Amino acid sequence: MTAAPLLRFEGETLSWDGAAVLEGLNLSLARGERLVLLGRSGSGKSTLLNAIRLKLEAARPAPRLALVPQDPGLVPQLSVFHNVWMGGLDDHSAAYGLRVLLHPPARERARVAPFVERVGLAGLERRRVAALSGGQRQRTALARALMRGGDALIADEPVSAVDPRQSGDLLDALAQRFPTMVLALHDPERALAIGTRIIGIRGGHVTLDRPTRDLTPSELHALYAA
Ligand SMILES: Nc1ncnc2c1ncn2[C@@H]1O[C@H](COP(=O)(O)OP(=O)(O)OP(=O)(O)O)[C@@H](O)[C@H]1O
Repeated sequence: MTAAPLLRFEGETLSWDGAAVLEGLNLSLARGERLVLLGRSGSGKSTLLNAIRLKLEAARPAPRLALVPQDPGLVPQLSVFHNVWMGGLDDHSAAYGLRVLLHPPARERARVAPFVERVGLAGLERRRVAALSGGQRQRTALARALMRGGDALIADEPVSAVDPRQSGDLLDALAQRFPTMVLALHDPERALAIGTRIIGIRGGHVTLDRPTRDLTPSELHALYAA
């Protein structure tokens, strides 16, 4: 018997303000899949990620989710340590959160350290996010997701601001931490390396839904053809 999917869309239309972005959507997600969404800018990847997040949040029991939105929503006035620690904020009382904000105990610094190190930001824990480069900010958001952990990760272009050498390593770190992932990416080669299945979006429809093992880069590049 195969396990029930984590979510399923059956002939649904996703819209903003009454305007359809994706029509006739049929899609399911199983535990253990690494789904990568590909498509041109504006094709609807973020819209689909958002709909997937809403379905997972509505599931009972709801899986524990970690999110890396396109705009990562870091707190610029706070340190890398604090932003990463906040990945687990809802595991603690508000009083404890306030204590960590004011005087981080050594044990909390020690909990955060491996994740900061994994994304290559060791030594920058005390720096304010406002004083980081774009790529360093993105890596802070990834460390926050790694700190949170959970059943599934939803990430919107999570490595768009880091160099190609780092991006493969960071995606590997995410894959090691999260059993199930849904990622929007811009790079077909990266998608083939990290995904178990590719969803291609074009012209308001899912035009490709296949396991990565029988896909070639040129089939994926066709999603971007004018
Ligand atoms: N909050 C919103 N309100 C209204 N329309 C939206 C909103 N977000 C996205 N859209 C529209 O939905 C369509 C798909 O946008 P979406 O952000 O999902 O694309 P995308 O594939 O993620 O693009 P990109 O690669 O540039 O991030 C676009 O036409 C966009 O203008």
